[in-house]
Amino acid sequence: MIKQKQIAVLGSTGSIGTQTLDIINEYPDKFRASVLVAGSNVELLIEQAQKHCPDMAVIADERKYSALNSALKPLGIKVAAGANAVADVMELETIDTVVTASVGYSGLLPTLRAIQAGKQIALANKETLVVAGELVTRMLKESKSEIIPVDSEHSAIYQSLIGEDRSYIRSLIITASGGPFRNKSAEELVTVSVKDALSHPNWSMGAKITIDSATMLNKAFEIIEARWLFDVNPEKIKAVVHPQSIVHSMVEFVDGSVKAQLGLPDMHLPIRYALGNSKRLHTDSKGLSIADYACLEFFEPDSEKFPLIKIGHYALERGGNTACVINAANEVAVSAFLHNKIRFTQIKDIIEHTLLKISFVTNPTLDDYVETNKESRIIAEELIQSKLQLE
Ligand SMILES: NC(=O)C1=CN([C@@H]2O[C@H](COP(=O)(O)OP(=O)(O)OC[C@H]3O[C@@H](n4cnc5c(N)ncnc54)[C@H](OP(=O)(O)O)[C@@H]3O)[C@@H](O)[C@H]2O)C=CC1
Ligand SMILES: CC(=O)[C@@H](O)[C@H](O)COP(=O)(O)O
Ligand SMILES: [Mn+2]
Repeated sequence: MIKQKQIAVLGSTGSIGTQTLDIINEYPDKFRASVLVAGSNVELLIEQAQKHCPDMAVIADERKYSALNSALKPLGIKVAAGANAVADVMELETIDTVVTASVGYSGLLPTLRAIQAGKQIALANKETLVVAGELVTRMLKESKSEIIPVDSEHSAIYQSLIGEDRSYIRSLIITASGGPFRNKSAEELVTVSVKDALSHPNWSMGAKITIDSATMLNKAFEIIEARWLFDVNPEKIKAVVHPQSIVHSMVEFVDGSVKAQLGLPDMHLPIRYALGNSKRLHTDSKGLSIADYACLEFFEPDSEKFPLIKIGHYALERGGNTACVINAANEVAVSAFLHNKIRFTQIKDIIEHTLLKISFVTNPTLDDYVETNKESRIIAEELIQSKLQLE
């Protein structure tokens, strides 16, 4: 009998987490959810654990421990809570693969622990590579761990590179939908609402990444992610706006040939591919009917209107703790925007202000990243409190 792959879902209650559980359900003979980890949604975590019967369920929010424990202990499911428990569980011997589906900086420490423990990583949490790509790459070389990308663009590039010699890459072309504000003017962007910013034209995703798509910082993050995943010179990584989100990204080779991966904008596809160890798993789900897409458009991004798209190359060029600062300031700014404390266009101002205030660290250690993240958040929060400077 073929052994089921034992999967830990870090962030099981979110958009990627729930879609990962759909895939686990789709192939019960191949996969099993052995660990479920949530941030604070204890009700959904309990429901998921009752359905999947994992070995362990962990919640980051310690206040939810007793609710989790009283629901799952009678079922024989082990329970833990707190940030340390989230990181510790990554080392559980029974886990084969960790799907990193938690949002933001919270993904970094558990992912590093999973790498140290030699687990296979299906990486959705791009912030891990944005914050500490250099460190992650170094740790991967010293471990038997490997990363398979889940982010749709990186999955497309990964698939396009199968069987190819990477020294023949001329460029990586990352597609961007352009977000909900592609056709708005710079003036209109100043007054857009949270509801508008959360209305992504093609993808249904968690709130934070949806706002990153609207500012197009998501593409800057994906450029950084691609640099570390594929070890490609940043000058060879480009973004192109493709409003239909059907071509998920492309690789151009030195002979002028371009390979791409296409599909419906549905994250089940890259999750299925990553969990299947790059083998094609049969599905009955609806596929792409290409004739429905008579028009596939591609445009140069408008970096005047969406200046944050340029910050990925800037961060890679400057190096050190730069991208860690950008990520931390952005997380604070996005949260403030979602709570109607700042305007959409002030997300960029907060990132720039924080970058100016934080000391540059050339070769950051893990402790430096932890400290940079903490300090950057304080600076960004202070700026938001002193509203005057933002007006
Ligand atoms: N959604 C998508 O289609 C895509 C997402 N990604 C990336 O995948 C990641 C997840 O995105 P998405 O699913 O949209 O986000 P969601 O906001 O939908 O979900 C986030 C998940 O993280 C959990 N979480 C929050 N804080 C912690 C913590 N401290 N420790 C452990 N878990 C925590 C949440 O738990 P709870 O809800 O219980 O608080 C939730 O399960 C992001 O990095 C994003 O950039 C990449 C490509 C596409
Ligand atoms: C689904 C996915 O991978 C997201 O990162 C998506 O790409 C976001 O859409 P944008 O292209 O608008 O950033
Ligand atoms: Mn993406």
